[in-house]
Amino acid sequence: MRALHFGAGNIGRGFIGLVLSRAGYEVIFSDVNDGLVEQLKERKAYTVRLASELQEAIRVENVTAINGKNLDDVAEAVAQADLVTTAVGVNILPHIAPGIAKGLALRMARDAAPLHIIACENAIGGSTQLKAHVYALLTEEQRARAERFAAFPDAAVDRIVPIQHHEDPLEVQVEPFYEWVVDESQLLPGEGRIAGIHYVNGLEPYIERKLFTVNTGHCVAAYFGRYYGFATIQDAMANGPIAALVRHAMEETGAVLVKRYGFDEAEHADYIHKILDRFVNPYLTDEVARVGRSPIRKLSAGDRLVRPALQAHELVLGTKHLTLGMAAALLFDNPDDPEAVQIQTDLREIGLNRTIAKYTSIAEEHPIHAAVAAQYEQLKQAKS
Ligand SMILES: NC(=O)c1ccc[n+]([C@@H]2O[C@H](COP(=O)([O-])OP(=O)(O)OC[C@H]3O[C@@H](n4cnc5c(N)ncnc54)[C@H](O)[C@@H]3O)[C@@H](O)[C@H]2O)c1
Ligand SMILES: O=P(O)(O)OC[C@@H](O)[C@@H](O)[C@H](O)[C@H](O)CO
Repeated sequence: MRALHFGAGNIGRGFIGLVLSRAGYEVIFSDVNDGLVEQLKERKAYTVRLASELQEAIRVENVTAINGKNLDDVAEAVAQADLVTTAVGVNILPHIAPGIAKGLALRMARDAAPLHIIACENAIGGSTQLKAHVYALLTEEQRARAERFAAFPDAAVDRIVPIQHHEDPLEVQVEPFYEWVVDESQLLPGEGRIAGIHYVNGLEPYIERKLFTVNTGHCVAAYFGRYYGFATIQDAMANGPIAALVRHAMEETGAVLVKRYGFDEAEHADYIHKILDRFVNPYLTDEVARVGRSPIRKLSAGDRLVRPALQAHELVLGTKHLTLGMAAALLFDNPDDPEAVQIQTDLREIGLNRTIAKYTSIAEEHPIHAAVAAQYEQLKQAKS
């Protein structure tokens, strides 16, 4: 069995590649990083190390790579794969769509077996988004046929994998915890199950629970960590006031999740506690620059701050710490992050109110907009 995985980065090697290899797949990574591709092709194996007391090393074998810049190679790999997965970043999905579209066209011409394509990105409906990018490149006739040839089940993936700094460029350190959930209602009839994946009927509660707890709390830690001058999540979380802000933000999203999905309150509180423990894992060093990366994406309407805040507002629940998270995101002035630079430019050129509206899609008249603006001014003033 052969799996083609787009993105040989942290989550690609540290999670998806590992799970698929253990499930018996030969894993072919497609990446645009030439050095990474060459190393994987040459060595055909790498090490995953668990960030825990024992630092257990897991050898991942039977892997190789292709260069994602070569469209024909990517299309042929799609045509020959038994499974396709991605972990490239949701904004990169449009860039891998041409290879997948061309590969699907080849499969259909060859009357090959049906294919499942699973996007493992931090986004609601990641595979559905990828499907739209791919279908936009197919003819009407191909689209109609593709419905029987390919399925794009949505997924939620959870494992903290920081930016790596090892002598061996393929080694990847990961936290021990992992969860990969796939919507089985979107599988084609007769599709088998993969060991290591948890299948559920309807993904929305799972992806929202993950994104609006792990990732909401994480980005609040990153944005306030940066604001108070900490370089890592571990150092930021050791600061009592930041840890409290993070916990309160997760409690705000928790109240929404409990109300919307009927989760058990005590079980959800336990879920939050476990995540807070994961953030302070002393064996990991996770940079706030990584966790806060792409603030435009993180401030967008469907993402980890705005969506739960608007839902909380509608349900007349608390939003103070979510709006504080948005205000701190606007202050995330990392010169190495193009999205952070763009926000700072807009703040100077179009002003605070229009910048908030532009990135959050929240109208200037909305109370959430006013709260973010007021908290931004307070945070900015407190810093000067
Ligand atoms: N790191 C984590 O803790 C974590 C956990 C869960 C989910 N995720 C999600 O997984 C995705 C990847 O995150 P990451 O941390 O592994 O990032 P990463 O930057 O380590 O890896 C992304 C990889 O994609 C490659 N890439 C970029 N453009 C490509 C293209 N056109 N074709 C093929 N490969 C391409 C990059 O070269 C890189 O190797 C993101 O959506 C992220 O939100 C990350
Ligand atoms: O990958 P992002 O940029 O969406 O979010 C940064 C982190 O919060 C994220 O990568 C987490 O480490 C991960 O989602 C844990 O499962």
